[in-house]
Amino acid sequence: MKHFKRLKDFLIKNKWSYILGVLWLLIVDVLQLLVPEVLRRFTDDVSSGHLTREGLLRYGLYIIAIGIGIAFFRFLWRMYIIGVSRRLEYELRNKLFTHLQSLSTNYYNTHKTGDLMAHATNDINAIRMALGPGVVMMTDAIFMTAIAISMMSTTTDLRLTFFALIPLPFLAYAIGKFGKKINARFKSVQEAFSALTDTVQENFAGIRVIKSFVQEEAEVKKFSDKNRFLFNKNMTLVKLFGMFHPFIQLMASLSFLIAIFYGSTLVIYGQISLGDFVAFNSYLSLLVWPMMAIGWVINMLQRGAASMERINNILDVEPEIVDAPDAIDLDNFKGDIVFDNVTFKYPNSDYNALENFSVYIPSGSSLGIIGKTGSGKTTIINLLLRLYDIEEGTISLDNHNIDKIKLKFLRDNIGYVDQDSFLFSTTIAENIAFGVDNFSMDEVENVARIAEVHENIIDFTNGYETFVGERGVTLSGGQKQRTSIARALIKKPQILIFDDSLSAVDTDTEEKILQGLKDEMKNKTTILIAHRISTIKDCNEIIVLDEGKIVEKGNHLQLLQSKGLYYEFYQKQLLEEKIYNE
Ligand SMILES: Nc1ncnc2c1ncn2[C@@H]1O[C@H](COP(=O)(O)OP(=O)(O)OP(=O)(O)O)[C@@H](O)[C@H]1O
Repeated sequence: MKHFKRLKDFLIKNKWSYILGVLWLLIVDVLQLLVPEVLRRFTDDVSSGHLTREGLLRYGLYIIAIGIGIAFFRFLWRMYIIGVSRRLEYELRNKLFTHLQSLSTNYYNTHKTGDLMAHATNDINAIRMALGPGVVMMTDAIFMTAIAISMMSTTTDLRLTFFALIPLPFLAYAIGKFGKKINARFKSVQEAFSALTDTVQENFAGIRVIKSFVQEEAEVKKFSDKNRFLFNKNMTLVKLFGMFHPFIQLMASLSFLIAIFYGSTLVIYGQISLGDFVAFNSYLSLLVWPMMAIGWVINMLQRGAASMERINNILDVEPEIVDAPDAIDLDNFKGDIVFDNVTFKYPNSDYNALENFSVYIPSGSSLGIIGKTGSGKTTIINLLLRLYDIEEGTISLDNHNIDKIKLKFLRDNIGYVDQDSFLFSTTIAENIAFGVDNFSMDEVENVARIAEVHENIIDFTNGYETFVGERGVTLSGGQKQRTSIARALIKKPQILIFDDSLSAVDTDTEEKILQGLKDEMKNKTTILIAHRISTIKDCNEIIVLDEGKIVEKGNHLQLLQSKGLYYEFYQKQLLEEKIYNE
């Protein structure tokens, strides 16, 4: 139960919902327990010939009144207890999502989306069940059992009660045992389900690759194998339930068998009345449910505790990258960037992605970065954005180490156009304005013009209100890149970073975008990463990376003259252009 400690505040805050809910529930129980008493008197009146027409009416009214009372208070307890458990689910899900948002990039490199989705759905559901229906069942089980047994033994017959109840503890024990098995099988069903979710999700994300490699059949087979695995796991659960229900009925009917045989003997010998006998059986049927509930509730609480433990394990993960206690916002931020002797290895990697990397990018200047794939270009940006922290060397902005600058300030001041140009399933306007709270359509259109995407957007029927992605228009690679450029520009950041962001546009459009950006880049620091010389040739400084190290440095002309790797890239591209134009 220690796992539920985290919910202490919630439980205290909502204690009245629980207390009142349990109170309504107890009222329902008491009303239910009145029914056997009514039956007892009614039967006795019938068997002794005392039942009059008014008596019959009275008993009928009692039953109706009890029924209405039960319905009313049952509604109330559901609203209170089930309501509070739904609130818990809501708050816990929000808490989990907020926490997951705060975790560092590296967490997502090592955890599967399918698993996280399973936590957000199945585990939270199990916790809700434990603290909603679980509480109801527990209260019911304890209260109903105590009252029903004491009523049976005091108002009817102690020995009859004793004998009739013999099978019930076995029933509770067996349900507990079954429950453990059910839990274990349920867990493997959930694991199989989360593996299936993962496959489906990846499959849809990569549908174009699958189609272009004609892998539909292979994917269907993979899916069908995982689906069969899930089916088999579900069938083991079905089998267990199949045995479970008849077993419970058998055990419960044993109690009735004893009650009928022994009870009727007592009636025949006049030790109890017929009414007592009817009331006794009615109490007994009220008892079967709490006995079952005891077994279930133990399982439900165990399952809830296991889920709570898993959620706690996530909530206990400290975000790796947080503000230092003395972190500050910078005044009059200019955007001077210095990398000083930075060596960096990704977690779980065994080679350096950057080695002794030093560069100075003065405010207002531009740096071009070129290098083979995997040479460490994006890594430089990951470190500047503090998506990963470094252990060797320093990175500073305006002479302040970035780990002493508030993360929000740091990232707010960097306009980053990522390599994938990821867009959300919302309108183009909202995608462009993603990083700003207040914006006007004029601003949106202005940055879209600079990014050379405005003309494309207004050609869509719904213009800037066009939905992108799953629910709308699929943008071309180049349109996506330009939309993400606009998204970075609207923030008006002091530092602009384009990570291979012009690769999907033709050289003419690239030229236009770079021309348009010139004004934007004035007084700002710009980093342009590219595979194409044309993108970076006008940069104030260009560095050539190879295996995490700077191998050449200079401006376009200097680099051509030194006839190194940069010159090689240049020659290759000239050749490619020649072949393309022929
Ligand atoms: N999250 C990660 N964990 C481990 N290794 C990584 C991770 N990200 C990148 N790497 C490795 O670090 C090296 C540098 O990667 P980086 O993404 O910086 O290259 P790049 O020059 O930007 O390549 P490209 O031009 O293909 O985008 C590569 O060898 C890559 O495999």
